[in-house]
Amino acid sequence: MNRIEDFIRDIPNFPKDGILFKDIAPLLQSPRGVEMCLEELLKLIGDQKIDKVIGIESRGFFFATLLAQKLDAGFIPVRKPGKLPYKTLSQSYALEYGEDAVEIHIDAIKKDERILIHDDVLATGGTAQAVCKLVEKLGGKIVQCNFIMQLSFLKGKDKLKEYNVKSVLEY
Ligand SMILES: O=P(O)(O)OC[C@H]1O[C@H](OP(=O)(O)OP(=O)(O)O)[C@H](O)[C@@H]1O
Ligand SMILES: Nc1ncnc2[nH]cnc12
Repeated sequence: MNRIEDFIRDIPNFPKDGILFKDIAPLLQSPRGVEMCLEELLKLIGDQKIDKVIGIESRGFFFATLLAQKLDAGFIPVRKPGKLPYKTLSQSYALEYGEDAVEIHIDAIKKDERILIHDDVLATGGTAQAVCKLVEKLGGKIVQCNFIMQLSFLKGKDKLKEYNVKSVLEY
């Protein structure tokens, strides 16, 4: 188990028939796997200055908090509807397997702050696109959208054409 991809488990037909689910649970169980993945994510950012890192609920939270700490940046959770306690902005979107919405606290970002958006998987890109809209409505500048993996056949990058999109792995 020397490569990050060795720690990603394929689960067929989850959460719906026909979906091949990319499970990061084995990666999270391995301190070495987490260390390798964090190093690779940091390489994608290089020396760009980041003020805040957004983690997308729920599997985006794990590495987004680690990235924020390493980058000396704040962490911002973007959550599913009804979970954040303060005033929120909301944006709905279509998923590979359904429909959902994301929310952010209205005071999470100050104008022109440099934002890194992180999630585990870029699939159709609907989630990340909705998060980009929230960030821009609050006046943030999106420096990069980064992911552990992108599922290229779902063409998520096409929805994020105007942004700097990077991932550690591509399927
Ligand atoms: O690119 P998209 O097609 O929008 O899909 C990607 C999103 O789907 C998954 O989250 P999910 O909604 O399954 O939530 P979870 O992280 O809470 O399991 C994944 O973690 C991304 O957030
Ligand atoms: N196939 C997939 N595996 C893991 N997370 C996902 N999010 C959307 N599609 C996914």
